[in-house]
Amino acid sequence: MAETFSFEVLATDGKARRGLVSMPRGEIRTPAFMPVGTGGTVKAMYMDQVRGVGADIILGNTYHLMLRPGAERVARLGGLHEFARWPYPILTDSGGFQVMSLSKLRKLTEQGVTFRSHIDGAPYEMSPERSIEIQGLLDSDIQMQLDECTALPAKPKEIERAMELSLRWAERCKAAFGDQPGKAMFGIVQGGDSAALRVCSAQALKAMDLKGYAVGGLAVGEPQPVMLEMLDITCPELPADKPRYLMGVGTPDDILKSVARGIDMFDCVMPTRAGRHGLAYTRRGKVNLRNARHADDPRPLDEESDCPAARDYSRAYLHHLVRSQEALGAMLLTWNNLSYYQRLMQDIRAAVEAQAFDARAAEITEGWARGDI
Ligand SMILES: O=c1nc[nH]c2cc3[nH]c(NCCN4CCCCC4)nc3cc12
Repeated sequence: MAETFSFEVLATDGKARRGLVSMPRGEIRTPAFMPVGTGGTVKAMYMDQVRGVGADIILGNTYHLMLRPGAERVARLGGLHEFARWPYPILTDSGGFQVMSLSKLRKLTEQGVTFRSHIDGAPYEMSPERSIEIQGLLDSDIQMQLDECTALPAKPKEIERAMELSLRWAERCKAAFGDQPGKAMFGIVQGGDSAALRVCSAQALKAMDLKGYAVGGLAVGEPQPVMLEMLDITCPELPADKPRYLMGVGTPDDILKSVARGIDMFDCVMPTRAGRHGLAYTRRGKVNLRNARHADDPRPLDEESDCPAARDYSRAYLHHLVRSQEALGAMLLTWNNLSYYQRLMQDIRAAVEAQAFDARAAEITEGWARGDI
């Protein structure tokens, strides 16, 4: 394995890139999808299964882990990889987004954010320096800067204020992170739905010469065309030789369209959350196993899949488990969904290598529309 963090673009097809991130804990094949492991667990999955479906990296959340079980406790127990038995790379979000979406009584100042835990109401404060300290205590491999994500729609002045604050916080996070060759700290581009502010944010972060760049402030309720337009504007401003990570995205369709615009890394709760709600992603579209029409259907979700959850269980059985709220229902559908997402990423990587991305993306999209699945 690599001693230091590095990224290499192996092939391109238009703006789509096939790359490889190399780190001491392992390699990340890009475009990559990161299963979300919020509290140090990818819900309803064993970590062996997460690895088995092809994930190279998972995401953890600073906000959740600092509240419970506590960053210092995780450090005393050997760090998040040891704690959760996931020896491969982990990326941690910095907490700001979760503070603003989950916590109570939060207050944001130049210094950082103060808030009360959504679990027990205990008071906390998180500065850029403390967020990096917590991510270090977790022994996170890729650490995100603390930022302010503006909810859309928002006034241009408000978007500008948050974008400029996030740039100042990026500088402070870079200083706090220091020089850790085997790890990386990524900046986060903000700027809402303003082209000018997005360019300003991306150019300022590029000048900081960071190891990777996330596009934040999206997937916050804006229509897909707005998100894609912001990618058209932002990606060309980012260094071509550094990874680009679109935070919180997305559906399979979002991922195809974002890879086409130059994005390398993704994370989303969709496949895991949908699995717990009885929804299966398949090559032929989504299947809601709660629906009574599956009650007598002996077919598996996908007889051609190499995932046992997709290949070996009837829809009738999955429907029964979901309707009975059996734990195995969430387990099998989460397994199926993560397997589908990783298979999609492998498909995408191969298509870019073969210079056939657009054609393959069209075939995948047609598969979803094939109807009665
Ligand atoms: O600007 C961001 N900075 C730090 N972390 C973020 C995380 C994000 N997650 C999302 N969107 C999540 C959308 N997701 C879709 C499935 C249902 C739950 C919400 N946008 C984000 C922006 C940011």
